[in-house]
This record gives sequence, structure tokens and C-alpha cells, in this order.
Amino acid sequence: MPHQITDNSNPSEQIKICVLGAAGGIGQSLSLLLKTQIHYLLPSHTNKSINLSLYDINEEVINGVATDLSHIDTPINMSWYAGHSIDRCLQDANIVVIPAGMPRKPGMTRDDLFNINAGIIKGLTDSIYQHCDLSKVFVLVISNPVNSLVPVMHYRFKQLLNGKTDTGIERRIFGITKLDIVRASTFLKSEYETATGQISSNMPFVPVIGGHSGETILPLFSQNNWSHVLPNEVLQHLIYRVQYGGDEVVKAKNGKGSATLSMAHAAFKCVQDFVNLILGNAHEIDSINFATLRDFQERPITQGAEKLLNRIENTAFFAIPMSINLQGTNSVNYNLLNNLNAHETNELLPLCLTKLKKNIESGKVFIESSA
Ligand SMILES: NC(=O)c1ccc[n+]([C@@H]2O[C@H](COP(=O)([O-])OP(=O)(O)OC[C@H]3O[C@@H](n4cnc5c(N)ncnc54)[C@H](O)[C@@H]3O)[C@@H](O)[C@H]2O)c1
Ligand SMILES: O=C(O)C[C@H](O)C(=O)O
Repeated sequence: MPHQITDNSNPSEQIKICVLGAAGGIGQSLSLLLKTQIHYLLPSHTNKSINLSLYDINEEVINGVATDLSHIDTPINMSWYAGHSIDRCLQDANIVVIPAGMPRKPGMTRDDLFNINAGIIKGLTDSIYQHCDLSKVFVLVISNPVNSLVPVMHYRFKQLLNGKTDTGIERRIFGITKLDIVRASTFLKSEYETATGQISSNMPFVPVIGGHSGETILPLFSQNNWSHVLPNEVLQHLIYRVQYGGDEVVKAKNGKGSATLSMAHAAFKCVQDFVNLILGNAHEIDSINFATLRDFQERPITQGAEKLLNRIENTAFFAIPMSINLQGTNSVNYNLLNNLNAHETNELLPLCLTKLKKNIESGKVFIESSA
């Protein structure tokens, strides 16, 4: 190792996507999607190319997986690395996606993964700090517990940067919570079709805000008309299913890990957005990600939601619709807070915020006490 295949392109015309933990369940499936699909975003006449750069600590598996992927006939350049070669993997990266870390087994919570995965994320943050251009790279964290590991990365960067804020990296670190949105959409469609007897070829969009664990996951079914035909007990069941969808998969896999295929699909959707942004296909993308809200938000909000907004901002990290440009989060769209129903406002949100704050604090304390 390391390996590089057919890469004759000029680095300035190249978009480099790194997957750290590429030999794992999510890493392999995501890398397959990227190798087979991501070039469709390239305009037909372009001098730009996409380079997929894979890394894992498991040298044997990454070597096999990447060699296999490298035979696929798409115009995606590939390179792969293991062990100490992470520097070459990360050099010139535009997007770093991180599914590195332990998955759950039945009986475990995501918080039970904290000790081992926080150490992994701290180490990878140090590598990104050393080898990436912090004024351009986007970092997308998949590893669990997302609610604590995004703060681990955020506060580790703060520590390493020692007061310097000129790179703006804090605006370009995101936790991927897209799987909750994917699940909310899938489960709502199924309940809607059962309730109405109507089959639809469309998928309903349900914003899911908050965090990515149990009651910190806040699906806003009130925001989609399809849910309005459902009886209250079905809605309550839907909320529970989205909040504990991860457990459903962990139980079904019976000790062989957690969601990998649906997660790879969700991560691929996110990466597509960022590639579109970097290619200039979009000047700004709107998406829901788990990120810090402090320090940079605009406040296009009506009076009614002001109290809610303060509670969310005090939590410091939260998944909510945001507009992102090449510099990172540009503005946070708080408008949907004006339309929450009473149950979402008075019961679900307070529970979410209480638990989320604790998870965020764990990440912060981990970095402060391991300086
Ligand atoms: N955000 C979400 O919605 C979501 C969904 C599903 C799973 N996850 C999480 O994603 C993580 C990965 O899940 P998985 O099923 O792919 O696990 P996995 O065990 O199959 O793969 C993890 C990979 O990470 C690698 N790895 C470990 N330490 C590393 C390091 N320091 N650098 C590089 N690679 C390293 C391992 O060698 C392995 O190949 C878990 O923490 C899981 O809980 C998150
Ligand atoms: O549940 C898990 O541990 C994995 C992931 O967070 C999920 O929601 O499927």
C-alpha cells in the first residue's frame, strides 16, 4: 500500500472524496455507490474529475475491497491507503466522510460506543488538521454517537486551532442524520397507503430535527399533509419507529452490527449535495444536518418561535434545515419552528433538548479532559 489507479488529472480540476473507515459495512456500500454513481453529477463537457480516496486501519480488507471496486468501469479515479498513509489519503480532500468506528450490538445504546469511537474521532480530527486544507474541506461524520462525536471533533479543532477562527472549519463539520429522514419518509408512505388504500409513486418528505439517538430524534410529521389522515395512535407509533428505527435493524442483525445499506444510501444522498456545491451545479445547498448553530446564524424568524429558538441555540449543536455554501453553513432556517404542533413543542422538543445537551457535554468534556 498505498495504491493509486489511472489518476492523470490536474489536482486543481479534481474533486477528492475521502472515506475513512471504507473497509466497514457502511464504508464498503458507500464506496460502491460513489464509484458507480457520483460521476453522473459531472457536466457532460467538463475538465473536472472525481477522485475517490479510501482509508481504513484494516489493511487486508481495504486492499481487497478497493482492488475489487477499482475494476468498475466508471470515470472515477481511485486510490486507497491503510495504517500510517492517512496523510496521502487526506491530501487535497474536498469532502471527508467518516464511518470509522464500532457499531452497536443488541442491548447496547449508541452512548455505549462513546469511549472507543470518541478516541477514533479525536485521532482522525488530528489527521484532518495536519493534512487537509481547513479553509475548504467539508467533514461529514457518520460514526456514533453522532450527538457526542460531532462536538468531539468541533472542540478538538478548537483546541488545535488555539483561538484561530480564520479557516471557518467549524462551519463545515456536519453529523449525518439523513437516515432518520429516509426512515420517516419510508414509514409514513407505508402507513398512509395502509390507511387510505391509495398507492403513490411519490415519497413524502418529513423534516427530522434535533439529534440522532432515541428521543433526541424529533420527526416533524405535522409538516407533511400525508400524516394528517392518520389517527393519533398511528402517528405516535410512527414517531417511535423513527426514533428507534436503528434498534429495529440492530435486533434483526442479531449481533452482526447495525444499519449499513440504508445508511450508505442516506450518506450518498448527503455527499451528492456537497459534490453539487463544489462542482458549482448549485451555489448553495439546503439540507438538514447536525451542526453547531452558535456564532453565525441569521435570524429570519417570527416572534412566536423566538423562545424555541433560544432553547435550541443554547444547546449549541442541533440538526435543522440550513443553507450551506462553499464557506460552510451560511444561514439556519428556523421557519418551521413557527409551525410545530403542541405535542412537538411541549413534549417532544423539551425531551430532545434535555438529552441532547447531555450528549454534547460528554463530547466537550472528553476533549477538555484529554488535552
Ligand atoms: N449516523 C448514522 O445514522 C449511522 C447509521 C448507521 C451506523 N452508524 C455508525 O457508523 C459506524 C460504522 O458502522 P459500520 O457498520 O460500518 O461498522 P464496521 O465495523 O462494519 O466498520 C467500521 C470500520 O471502521 C474501521 N476503523 C476503525 N477505526 C478506524 C480508524 N481509526 N481509522 C479508519 N478506520 C477505522 C474498521 O476497521 C472498520 O472497517 C458505527 O459507529 C455505527 O454506529 C451511524
Ligand atoms: O442504530 C444504530 O446504532 C445505527 C444507526 O445510528 C441507525 O440509526 O441505524
